[in-house]
Amino acid sequence: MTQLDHQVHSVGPEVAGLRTFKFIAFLYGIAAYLAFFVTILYAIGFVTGLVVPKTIDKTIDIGTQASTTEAVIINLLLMSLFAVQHSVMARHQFKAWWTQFVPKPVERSTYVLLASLSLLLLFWQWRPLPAVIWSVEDPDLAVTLVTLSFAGWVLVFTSTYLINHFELFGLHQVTNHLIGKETPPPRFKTPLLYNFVRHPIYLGFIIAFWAAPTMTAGHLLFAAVTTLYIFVGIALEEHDLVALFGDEYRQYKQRVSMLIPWRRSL
Ligand SMILES: C[S@@+](CC[C@H](N)C(=O)[O-])C[C@H]1O[C@@H](n2cnc3c(N)ncnc32)[C@H](O)[C@@H]1O
Repeated sequence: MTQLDHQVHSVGPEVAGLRTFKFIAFLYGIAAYLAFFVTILYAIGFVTGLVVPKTIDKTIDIGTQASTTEAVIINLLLMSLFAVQHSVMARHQFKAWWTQFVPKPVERSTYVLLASLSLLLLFWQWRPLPAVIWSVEDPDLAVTLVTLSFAGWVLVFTSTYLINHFELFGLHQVTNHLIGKETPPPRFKTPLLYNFVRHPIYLGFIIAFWAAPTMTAGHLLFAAVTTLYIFVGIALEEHDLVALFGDEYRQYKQRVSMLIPWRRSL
């Protein structure tokens, strides 16, 4: 018997099954990551009103025009669904409960996939409210605002890479699982931008949502509710970060402002 034959024979059905599971988990992680990527690209088009067919201000379904009340209620429900899914499933207690049913290596990917699906539902079912709140006539100022909005998206992306892009979106976990490497516990980090504000990703979203040359009622509703939600999200996240990193995070909170650089309180 050659060495190779020996290796093949020594791989029992359990080991082979585990390998298959690891590989399927890896493919699932990649699929969830791709779903996130498509969703975030669509989100840029949806908010800026560029390239994509359905945007915050433009519906492709001209036949069904919702009344203002109907539109506000539906939009609030869509945003609430995302907020509840995104916040509840990120909590430590929820993770401890649902990893009884969802294998731990794919927990983050499943979270990312469900967050992407609830966002895609929002984009699909969003009801525009076209009343104009402000419209910038000066072309230079309008271009500046669009550029600022894109700068917000760049800030979001850059910050995810600073904190750990692939861990945040589950790829790190499924890759480690595939190669049999233990995923290390979360580490407290303050890379670059995190020395100016504690939440550069959320700051990027706020800039991207508010910097609009034409602000409609629908866009304003979206920007106002998501900003409010970001503040709730920060309170929940920081509660967990203090529980996780203790004094290290408490001192960080005293040293670095939440969202506005060089300001103590916010
Ligand atoms: C979507 S990210 C947002 C990070 C940050 N709030 C921001 O806006 O840039 C959320 C994850 O980042 C983690 N996180 C936030 N700040 C961190 C820090 N300074 N060091 C390590 N992890 C952090 C949280 O525990 C959470 O899992």
